[in-house]
Amino acid sequence: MDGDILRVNGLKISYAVGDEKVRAVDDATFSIPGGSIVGLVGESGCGKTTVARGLTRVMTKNASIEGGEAIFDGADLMSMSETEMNRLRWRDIAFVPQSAMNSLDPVYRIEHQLNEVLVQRGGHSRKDARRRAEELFDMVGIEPRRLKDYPHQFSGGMRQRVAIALALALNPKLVIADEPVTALDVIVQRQILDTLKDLQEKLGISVILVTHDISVVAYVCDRIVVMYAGRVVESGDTETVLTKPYHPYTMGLYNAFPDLQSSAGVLTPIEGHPPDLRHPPTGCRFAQRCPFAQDRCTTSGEIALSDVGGGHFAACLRSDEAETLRGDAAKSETWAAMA
Ligand SMILES: Nc1ncnc2c1ncn2[C@@H]1O[C@H](COP(=O)(O)OP(=O)(O)OP(=O)(O)O)[C@@H](O)[C@H]1O
Repeated sequence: MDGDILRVNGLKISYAVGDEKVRAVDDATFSIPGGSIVGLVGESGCGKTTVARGLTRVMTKNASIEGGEAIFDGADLMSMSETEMNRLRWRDIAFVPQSAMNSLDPVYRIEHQLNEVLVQRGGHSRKDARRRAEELFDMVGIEPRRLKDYPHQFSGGMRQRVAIALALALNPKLVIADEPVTALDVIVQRQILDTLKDLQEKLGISVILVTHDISVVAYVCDRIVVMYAGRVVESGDTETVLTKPYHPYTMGLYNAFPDLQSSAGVLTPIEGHPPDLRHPPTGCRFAQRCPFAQDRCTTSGEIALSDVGGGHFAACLRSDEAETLRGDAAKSETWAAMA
């Protein structure tokens, strides 16, 4: 689509474990429109962090990119040299790793940690760095005088704000934030998400927000990319996908999380566990846990994403029956029968 800042096509990333391979990301395809906030969501272990780290190429030694491309601003991040990639990090693409708020160095004042990015990475003079650090603190809602504080003097929510300030330091076009609000209570979660959304709009940047919590996506994201067992199973405009999901996994995931804005209704878990990614099943990987699975779901080979209308994609053979399936998916007995 025109106006996309990032297009990921058929991305495959695996980890070598002994003489086996964990196929953590297998043929992931999605795009990030410029100036939008996109939620990458799915249960623990479905490959979200692997995608996030793969896109910034900050990966563990046993990880390898086995295929696909990620076109950012016209260039493929997956085939770029390390030098080119290094030039892009922080300046064009900033990554906020999982539990970034706990990884601030306890022995240095926050100011020092911001300076490191601004001076060493961004080439700012000390004086400019000081001014920029104050500006960044102001942007994320922390009083600039607190630049002199140490990480332990900040609450979890404040440390997360510092992590966002760090990510924004060099004016990136894309910020990838891995579970930025996970360890925080719901009120603080909302405040951080409001700040993130506000900054994203004000600065006109794009954000990929990685989360296991679909209510976080519902609260703040323009678009949603749902992953299951290493594959993207559904993507599209958040409101459309959440009100009219086409993939039973999305239907189930939505039932399983409380709303961030209202008190919880009845929550229905998806029974069972995702498959072992060393030996993923053929066909639809969700079939084992899907109340609507048919024989063809496991015998028809990999199920590709297809356009169900208006930039909404789903990988389900029963897409044409989605309305009926949605009705059944809303009943908790449908899922309880899978227990
Ligand atoms: N360094 C590694 N070596 C081997 N396997 C790994 C490694 N890192 C992740 N995995 C495996 O890859 C798969 C995807 O993991 P990943 O962390 O990307 O998922 P996730 O959706 O981000 O989950 P979480 O939210 O728990 O981090 C899982 O099966 C996980 O066990």
